[in-house]
Amino acid sequence: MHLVSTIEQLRAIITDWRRAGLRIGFVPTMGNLHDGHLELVRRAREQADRVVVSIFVNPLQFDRAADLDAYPRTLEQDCAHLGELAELVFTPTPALMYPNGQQQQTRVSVPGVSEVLEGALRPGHFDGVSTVVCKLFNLVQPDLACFGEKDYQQLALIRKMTADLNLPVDIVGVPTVRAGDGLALSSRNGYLTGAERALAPELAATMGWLAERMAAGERNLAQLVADGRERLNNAGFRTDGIDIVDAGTLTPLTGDSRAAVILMAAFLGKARLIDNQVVQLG
Ligand SMILES: Nc1ncnc2c1ncn2[C@@H]1O[C@H](COP(=O)(O)OP(=O)(O)OP(=O)(O)O)[C@@H](O)[C@H]1O
Ligand SMILES: CC(C)(CO)[C@@H](O)C(=O)[O-]
Ligand code: BAL
Repeated sequence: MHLVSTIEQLRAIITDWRRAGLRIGFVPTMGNLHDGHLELVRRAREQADRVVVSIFVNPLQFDRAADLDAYPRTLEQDCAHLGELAELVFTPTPALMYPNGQQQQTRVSVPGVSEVLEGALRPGHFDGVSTVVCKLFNLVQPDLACFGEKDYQQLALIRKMTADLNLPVDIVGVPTVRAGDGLALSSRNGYLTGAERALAPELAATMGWLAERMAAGERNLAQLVADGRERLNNAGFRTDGIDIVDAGTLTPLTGDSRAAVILMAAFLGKARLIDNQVVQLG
């Protein structure tokens, strides 16, 4: 496995692979890899000859400085986890990605999807994501790139950016990988104390309860959201957002909506957990 931290080295290897006609799969991450990330890498492996994983804790997408400082950085362990699953791991520094500083960086901003829901709760977050992913696509020049459905709005953002900018990259969405008790795997789960970890599956359970009620015909969304908040807050969470919107457009449900997505975000201790579930509307 190549462990690469300069643009020159990366370009040299990518150029060789492209000349040889190899298909390149790409998995962008912020590191602290778990089985969810490995599932994305396996999916890329199935569809590509060479797999590149980037590990970069992108300062441009953090809306809270404390969150950026605390974010786990575990490169050695990450490389051990990846083993032979990836041919190249790219680990740029902020100075390499933003040589003129963050303020001077040209941004990619995706209208609409970046501003609503999670985007409204985390100002600037999605502009930071689209900017770094666009730069990484230009550096890695992948044929396909895998993203987790756990970050539902992020996946929608990347799909729109790729389409709007005519980027020649197939975007592959990968279903959320969960622990046995239902908790979606996430690097931020590492912030949970033992007691909080025991409580954490309640997020997915509450979401499942709302989804069942919708599947049974309940359409009073304000009531569903209020009930979800009450259940989570009573369990010891601090609910940040529960939204039920059109699964395709992420805008309010209409008579034409064929599927809804329930988007959940809640603090548990120091961790901000997110999850989502799609519900087909009969
Ligand atoms: N449980 C999961 N199942 C499937 N994909 C996942 C899962 N967790 C993360 N991913 C995907 O891995 C990619 C990298 O995500 P990231 O490095 O932010 O991991 P994370 O565990 O989601 O961390 P965080 O706690 O910061 O949200 C993203 O495309 C994300 O959607
Ligand atoms: C896609 C991503 C790697 C961009 O920094 C990040 O938002 C993430 O880990 O989901
Ligand atoms: N997994 C999404 C990246 C973030 O929360 O910053």
